[in-house]
Amino acid sequence: MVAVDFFDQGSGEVGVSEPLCNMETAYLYLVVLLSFLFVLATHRLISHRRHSKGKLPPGPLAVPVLGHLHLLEKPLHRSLARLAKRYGPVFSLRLGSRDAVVVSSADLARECFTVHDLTFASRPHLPTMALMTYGGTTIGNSVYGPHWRHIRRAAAEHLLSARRMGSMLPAISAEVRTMVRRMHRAAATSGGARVELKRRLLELSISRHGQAELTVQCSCAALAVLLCRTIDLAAAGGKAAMQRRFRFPRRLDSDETARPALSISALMETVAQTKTSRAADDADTDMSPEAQEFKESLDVLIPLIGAANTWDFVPLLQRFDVLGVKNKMAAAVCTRDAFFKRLIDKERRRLKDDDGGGGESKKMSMLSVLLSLQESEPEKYNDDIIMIMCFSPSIFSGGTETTAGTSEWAMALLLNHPEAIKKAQAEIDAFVGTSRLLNADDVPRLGYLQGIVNEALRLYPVLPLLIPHESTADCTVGGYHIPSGTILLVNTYAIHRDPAVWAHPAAFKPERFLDGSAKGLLLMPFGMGRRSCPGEALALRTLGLVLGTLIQCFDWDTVGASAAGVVDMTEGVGLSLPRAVPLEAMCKPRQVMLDVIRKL
Ligand code: HEM
Repeated sequence: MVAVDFFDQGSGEVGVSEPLCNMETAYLYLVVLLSFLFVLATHRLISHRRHSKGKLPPGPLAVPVLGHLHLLEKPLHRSLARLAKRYGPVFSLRLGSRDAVVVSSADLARECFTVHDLTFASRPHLPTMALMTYGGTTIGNSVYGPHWRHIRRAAAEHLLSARRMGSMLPAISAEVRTMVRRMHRAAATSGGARVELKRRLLELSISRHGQAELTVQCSCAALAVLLCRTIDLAAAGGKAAMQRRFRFPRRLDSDETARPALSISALMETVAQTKTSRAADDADTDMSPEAQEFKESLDVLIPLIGAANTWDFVPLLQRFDVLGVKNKMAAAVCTRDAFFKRLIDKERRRLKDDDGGGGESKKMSMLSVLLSLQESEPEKYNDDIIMIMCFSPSIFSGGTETTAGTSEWAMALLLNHPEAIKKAQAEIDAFVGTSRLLNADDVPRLGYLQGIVNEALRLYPVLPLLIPHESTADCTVGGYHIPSGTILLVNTYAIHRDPAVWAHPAAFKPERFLDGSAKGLLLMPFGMGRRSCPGEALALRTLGLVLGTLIQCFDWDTVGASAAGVVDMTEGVGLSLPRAVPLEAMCKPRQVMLDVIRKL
């Protein structure tokens, strides 16, 4: 028998006889090796079984547990485009425990959203999303079925209809005028103002659509981490990125006083009219108690998001709540929902008190539209549905981040192409003149301006991978078998820059949409098929109005390090295609527009 002195009493150090130590180490290695081979063999066997149903799209070799998560890099759409070059326009990935397929060609995207539109009409169920989005019941996250059809139809009819859009446009124009007025005021003292475009635009779009950053956080956070490459990235980098991404903008132009709560305050007005009186110009400066409470709930929720959704792809982690994030998130969601419920009750009381007298204000509030529907169809529009629709994380996500993001990219492109600004100004001067401000009805007549918008959406589609779809039946794409339950990612970024389809794909050429060279080519920044963006018409009108007004009223120039005339176009991290560095620019009111601007 070998004597093993595990604890040397004299020295107090652990001691193990050498031959045994070597044997144990060898044994340990053997066990690890055998376990690894066993997992690999099982994994292969499962893959092979799937193969037997049909030929799966090609893809890289997966490792157990992580699948291909370790291969994905930031920004994800670029990383997937690189993989597409290697494995083709349709390839498979294993994202932790989930199978995914990535489509990167116009033809195959068309095939997915025409022939197989119904098959891919669902969304993957992700635990984090479920927690944040009322069990995954909001429009953008809901699985395909009667519930999604109901809320999508209701939103299209009552919140995003042409009639409703008509009543939103004056409000949007008013916000644009306010923005121009402030920028002019800032520029007046020094002959030009340095502005951070995204902050301006985000304020604008949030106040316009009356929805919160909450929208963006939930949809995109889960997606981002869904596709984040490692657990580490999600827990640390992902979290930091999320915090950067979804924090309300606090950086201020030098000329302004702090208004961090401006957008929330304005959103509250659109959703529920929480302020009893608005003094026209200064209405944004003071927050209602409701807006304040909402802001506080966001402040708690936002930092938790990035850390939480690693569970989505590694089910083992769902069993543990190592840092207590899940519990904290559940508590924050509870607080948020209790607040929403109180808000609905308050609005209901306000409407009752207002009955007969406040017709106009009734029409303005989104909550009131839904509460009046509840009166006629209480079953269809119960409080839960109202909450889902009004505060849906996705219904107006486009309305905030996407519209502001697209405008920011468009302005960056324009700053790098001053000749395009001149052309657009000439077009606006010719069609609109210099005696009034451009309005939403002018936009359809301004071809070059629309070319700018389209080109910005082509080069920088703010949801470059759309929102993930999921197949609900087996189907065949590009000749490959796609099993039911597969996540579908469509890389619009790669599709819009495919050199086999687009001439000079990386070049900014608004003219291509005027000279017919883009005719028939697939441009799908809003997706395609039944899950495509219901806010497309509103977004296009808004983008035209916002960019058109900025171009009409101001001359633009680059600032600081980019004064040589080149704006850095590096993409940041996040699934809604942020810029790496927020765009700053110098604006100077155009002489020919001064009279109009002064009267705003
Ligand atoms: C530049 C602006 C916008 C862009 C680029 C954009 C893009 C998109 C994209 C790519 C999708 C996913 C489509 C898919 O998965 O196939 C989407 C979904 C959605 N968008 Fe937008 N969007 C914008 C503005 C808006 C606006 C203004 C609204 C509402 C006011 C809106 C509301 C929605 C909703 C509710 C969904 C989910 C649809 C569903 O799952 O049924 N979006 N958007």
